[in-house]
Amino acid sequence: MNRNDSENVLDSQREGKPFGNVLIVGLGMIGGSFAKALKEKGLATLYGADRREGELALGVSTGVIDYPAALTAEYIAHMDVIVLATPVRAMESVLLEIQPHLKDTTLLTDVGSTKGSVVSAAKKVFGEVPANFIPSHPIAGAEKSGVLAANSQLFEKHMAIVTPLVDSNPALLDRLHQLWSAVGSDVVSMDVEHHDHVLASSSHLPHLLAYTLVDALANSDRSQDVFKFAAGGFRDFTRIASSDPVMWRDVFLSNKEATLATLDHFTERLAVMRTAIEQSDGASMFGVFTRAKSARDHFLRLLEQRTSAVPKEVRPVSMSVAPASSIKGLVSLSGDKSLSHKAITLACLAHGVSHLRNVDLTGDVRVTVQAFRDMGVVIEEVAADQLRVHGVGLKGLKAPIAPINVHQSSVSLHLLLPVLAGQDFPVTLVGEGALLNQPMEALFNLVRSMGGHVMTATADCLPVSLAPSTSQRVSLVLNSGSKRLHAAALLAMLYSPEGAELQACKYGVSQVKALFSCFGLDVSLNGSVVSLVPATPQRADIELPGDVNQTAWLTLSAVLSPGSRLAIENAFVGDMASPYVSFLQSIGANIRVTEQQLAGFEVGKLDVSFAPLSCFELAAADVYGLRNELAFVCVAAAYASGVSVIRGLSDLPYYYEDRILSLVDALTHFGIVCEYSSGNLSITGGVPLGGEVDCAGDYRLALAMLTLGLRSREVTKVNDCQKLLEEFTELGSVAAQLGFHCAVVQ
Ligand SMILES: NC(=O)C1=CN([C@@H]2O[C@H](COP(=O)(O)OP(=O)(O)OC[C@H]3O[C@@H](n4cnc5c(N)ncnc54)[C@H](O)[C@@H]3O)[C@@H](O)[C@H]2O)C=CC1
Ligand SMILES: O=C(O)C(=O)Cc1ccc(O)cc1
Repeated sequence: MNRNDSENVLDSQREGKPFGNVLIVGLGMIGGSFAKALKEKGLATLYGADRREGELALGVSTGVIDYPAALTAEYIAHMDVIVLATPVRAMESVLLEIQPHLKDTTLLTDVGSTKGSVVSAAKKVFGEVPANFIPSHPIAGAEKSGVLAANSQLFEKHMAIVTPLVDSNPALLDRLHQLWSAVGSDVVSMDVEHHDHVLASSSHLPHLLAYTLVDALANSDRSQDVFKFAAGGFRDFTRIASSDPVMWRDVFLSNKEATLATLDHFTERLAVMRTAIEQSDGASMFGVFTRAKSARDHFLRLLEQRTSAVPKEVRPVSMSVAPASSIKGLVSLSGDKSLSHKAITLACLAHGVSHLRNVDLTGDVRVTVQAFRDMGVVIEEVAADQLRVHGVGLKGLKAPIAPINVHQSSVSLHLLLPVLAGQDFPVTLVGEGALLNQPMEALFNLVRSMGGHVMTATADCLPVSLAPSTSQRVSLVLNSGSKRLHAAALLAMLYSPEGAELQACKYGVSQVKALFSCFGLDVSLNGSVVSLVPATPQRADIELPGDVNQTAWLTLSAVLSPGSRLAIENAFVGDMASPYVSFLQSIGANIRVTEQQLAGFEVGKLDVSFAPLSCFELAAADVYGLRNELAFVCVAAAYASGVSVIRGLSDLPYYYEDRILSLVDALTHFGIVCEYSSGNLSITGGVPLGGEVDCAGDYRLALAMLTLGLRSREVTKVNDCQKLLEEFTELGSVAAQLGFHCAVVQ
């Protein structure tokens, strides 16, 4: 074949291939994997060049490339893309060979582990980095080498870093993004210097440590036995010491400054650990190990989110309740969820080690725990419901290594945001699912009132970045709003050095007031004015009272079910809970409260039995105090004799009113006569029919609907109960223990 013939052949090969002719120089593990991925997808005609001819022959016979090639004009001038995939120090000589034949329309890139050295090599060869040479680096690999280790899936769901230069050709840069995306990578852009520093820490240092550890141990007196008895940890830690020595020698010769900087930092930390061992300083070791564990767990979760192929499937769950249950027995409920969040928050900000018992550690509470761990707080789980929290003081949190993810937990967000606004570091909070679309105007305004800088991409929605605030006197008016917003306001007040003032409704703060006093913080209420002397919380030893929602549900269920004899041992009977119990008593419920003190909280034993209920009128002034239990109040009305009226619902924040309107739909569906107009609701008591209803994922609504089915004519099925089971993990066992016919159905 003469020269012209071969050129025509090469030009015709690119037809129908989106990336045309692609040449890989250095057909080893990475180059081979890239070629194989493009070839399998039919995206390019693949050529390979390697100084080892055997690799090229293997490349053709194993179908990794289409044709062997050489670095001559005949090939180079007909390539659309050239990828350098040799060890980094070989790239300069390859560039020298390519340079005379390279067309400026050819995209030239590389996959080297260091970028500064490759850019320097290009400058040396070309005088300046040509616009068509754009370096890149896949963050995917293995301890193997050679074309036989090629794996077409290697780059799937891994990152590829591109490091464009100011003069890089924009069209070719776009092409480079397309190339890496085509082999399954998530492409990110970075400058060369930053790349080399980040990779020095995340990749180069670990390889250095693995090689050095194996070498040191292999040359020790007891090396035979060291390797013989090596456990899984040794294997995990040293896997990468099986990597290619030429490649890694080149990396350390090419990224000297950045690897030395990270090595020095690490050596200092290692010396600190040595001192801790020498001085038997268990606390220091424990601190390092706990922080490292939580940082790694956090990092693995991020990785898992990025690499999980499909979003986790949420299977719809329904629950059913059969009429004619009677509820008998004694229960001690697991700790109140909202108090658990708040107690953990205060314990993290306290001086000293707090012990928290009967903590609810399910669902959203774990989000709050993880966030504090990510900011350096040591939180030990001493039992399934007990924590030992090593408080760091009000301003002692450490900057997290990644944004704090509050997942779908609005409570975690409310508690964390004012605390983070009071720290000296900038931080970003991200969330997931429905939380991303919820405007957080009231909460963000609260942080602004602390002098915090709130930055969001979408008005008052997550994600949010906070810059350190200039603390100022907090002065707030919260005459309505959720419990979580009131708790957030009290936390904000802790960061107000000259004292703070909050105007709030007493029901918003009474439960937190009790908790704050456990940590030595004095919250005083004078009419609607709440004041708090800012101080660092003191360590506390607390047993949390039972969950308020579960208590409300079980209490009403026992009241409505003939034959019931229920005792709830650890019910919270502070100001917050008593309006509900008093209300039920006022309409005829048989509830006896025996008060007691439980490590800082007013708790009580509730003895509840069946009693017929009479209709009632609830004035607008009383509705706010019962806002969290209103769904249960409506169910009580559905079973009471006569017409009950609840006034002033439209004065409540919209989400309370929405919840009640959803319940009204269910009541109507069950044949209960309801009328709603101008914020006033009337409900005529009767016998609900039963049937199928949907709680729209609201777990309080789910509990109210299950209660509604207790004496209905037919079985009641409540759909969309996943959140309920997440929040109330013991629901099934509590129901079974009390003889309740309440179960999960598919
Ligand atoms: N191994 C890994 O996990 C990763 C490696 N990288 C980078 O990818 C590049 C390649 O690494 P691997 O594929 O792992 O190595 P490898 O050893 O499997 O392949 C390198 C190939 O380059 C060839 N070669 C060496 N000098 C040459 C020259 N002057 N001309 C032509 N061919 C030459 C070798 O014969 C060999 O086939 C390196 O720059 C490395 O830093 C990037 C990400 C991950
Ligand atoms: O095998 C492993 O775990 C790696 O770390 C692979 C690796 C090696 C070098 C790189 O530049 C990028 C990735």
